[in-house]
Amino acid sequence: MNHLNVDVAIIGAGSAGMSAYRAARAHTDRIVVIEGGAYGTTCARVGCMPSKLLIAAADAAHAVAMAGRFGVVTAPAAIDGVAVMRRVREERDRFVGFVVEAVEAWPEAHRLRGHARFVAQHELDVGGHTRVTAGRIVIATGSRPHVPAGWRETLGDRLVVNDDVFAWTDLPASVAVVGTGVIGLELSLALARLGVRVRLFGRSGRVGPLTDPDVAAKARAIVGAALDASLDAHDLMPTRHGAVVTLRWTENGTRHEEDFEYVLAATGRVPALDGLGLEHAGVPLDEHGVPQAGRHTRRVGRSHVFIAGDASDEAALLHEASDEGRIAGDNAGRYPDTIVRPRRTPLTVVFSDPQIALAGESHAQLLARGARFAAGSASFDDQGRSRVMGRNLGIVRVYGEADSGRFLGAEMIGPAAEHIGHLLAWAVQHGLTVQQMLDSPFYHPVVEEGVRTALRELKAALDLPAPPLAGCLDCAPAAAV
Ligand SMILES: Cc1cc2nc3c(=O)[nH]c(=O)nc-3n(C[C@H](O)[C@H](O)[C@H](O)COP(=O)(O)OP(=O)(O)OC[C@H]3O[C@@H](n4cnc5c(N)ncnc54)[C@H](O)[C@@H]3O)c2cc1C
Ligand SMILES: NC(=O)c1ccc[n+]([C@@H]2O[C@H](COP(=O)([O-])OP(=O)(O)OC[C@H]3O[C@@H](n4cnc5c(N)ncnc54)[C@H](O)[C@@H]3O)[C@@H](O)[C@H]2O)c1
Repeated sequence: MNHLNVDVAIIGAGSAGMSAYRAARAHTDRIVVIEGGAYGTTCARVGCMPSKLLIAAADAAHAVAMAGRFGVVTAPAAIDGVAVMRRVREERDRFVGFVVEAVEAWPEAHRLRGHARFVAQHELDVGGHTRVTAGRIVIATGSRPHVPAGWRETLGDRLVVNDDVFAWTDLPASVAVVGTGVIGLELSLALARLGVRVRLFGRSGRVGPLTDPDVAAKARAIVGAALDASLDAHDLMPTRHGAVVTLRWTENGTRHEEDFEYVLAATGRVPALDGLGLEHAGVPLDEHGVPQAGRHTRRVGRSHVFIAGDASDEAALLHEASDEGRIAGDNAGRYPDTIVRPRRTPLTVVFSDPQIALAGESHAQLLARGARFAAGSASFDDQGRSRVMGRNLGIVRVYGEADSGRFLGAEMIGPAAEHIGHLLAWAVQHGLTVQQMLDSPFYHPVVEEGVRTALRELKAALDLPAPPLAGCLDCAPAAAV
């Protein structure tokens, strides 16, 4: 058994762990990052990047399918599944290669391979071969897919999760995608556009992270029109006979049945804390067994343990994992004089088509905290530039604070949502009022003009005293143009 004594041990060399390492290293050279799996991060290997590569292929197929509406005559797109998956894997491997290179450039003494588990408050067993004694410990172990009980046993290799999809060497003929969260939406729409027979199953009628009833209703209609979807399926029961998986479910009081080649479980992700021996870490755990950290310090209680990224059961997003890693690593390095760091305004983007974006506070969050707010909305179905591009589908709803007119947040499904989401999140973070946003530049013709329509409706709904004309531009009576 080897023994190692360090100031900071980081468990997990994913996005959060890598950023924790860089921050902690500014304080100490007595540091180790422990990785039990492959280097390369979930984001690059089986998450953000390969999913966007698959979506890019689907977008190309869709552009061909839609070309006719512009008078551009093409033959029907022929999808070469082997070539599609080859590009996904090759480009993915390139991204992974850069990450692995970055980790392998760290001093060898800072890298340890093996599964880590707490054996005492300051002591970790790593793979049964090394004992690490650490002054501070950062947990950055990520998340793993949650699969409904019994499905693995029933379905065997016909049950797949996101990791498996990106290892495919060809596209399958048919897939049942279960779960209408972010992964379910992105992958089901992409696979359907690539010619795979897909049915998307949900159980609550919810679509992605949307909470605004108007936006969610529009999203349900869009998804329902884009592919076979059973968004309110009950008693979903998969069984396997040879190579065929049969799904049976109840919808609108009727029992249905359909055969597929695979079932893709996109039924959520849970913090990867199993087997970590947290009972020995001496830290408080919540009812799900997850250590609760201060959002702005990443420190668990008053302990020497910090947690960052998907492991912490907060927003499971890449930029949040990196930020949390930076805060956790810095505070582990400067411990016990930890500092409070700012966080960014929430922003979520779903790379469906049309895309979904949530910026600032969601509709549900505003209701939950009893905020006094008004809403404005605009449809993209007839919006000028969206129609020009043949992408006129969607809705945006924007929220502003009563009395102050401060912009609070937005939810949307529609064209260019990844960009509009950023614009709106930045407006929230910088504390802009709805009037200040309306007085900002809007080019013509752009999709953002749809957002302006929603902001004008919001301004009217807020019904604030009219600002003096000398102080604002987008003001009545001439603002309608
Ligand atoms: C299909 C998919 C698509 C996604 N798309 C996006 C997107 O478009 N945009 C976005 O912002 N986010 C996206 N995400 C989410 C994003 O990938 C994650 O939020 C992010 O990768 C989390 O990083 P992490 O460092 O917390 O975890 P990881 O990168 O998973 O790192 C955790 C590491 O810890 C290691 N580990 C675990 N337990 C132990 C142990 N006991 N001992 C030693 N090592 C251990 C693991 O092997 C792993 O390497 C997507 C996720 C998925 C699954
Ligand atoms: N674009 C992005 O940023 C992006 C993309 C993919 C993943 N992610 C991250 O990864 C996380 C995990 O994604 P996800 O889609 O797996 O989780 P999710 O929590 O977003 O969605 C899971 C869905 O599965 C449903 N579900 C669970 N069990 C079910 C069952 N037995 N039958 C039917 N439905 C069931 C849930 O009701 C939920 O709607 C996301 O929350 C997100 O933070 C982000």
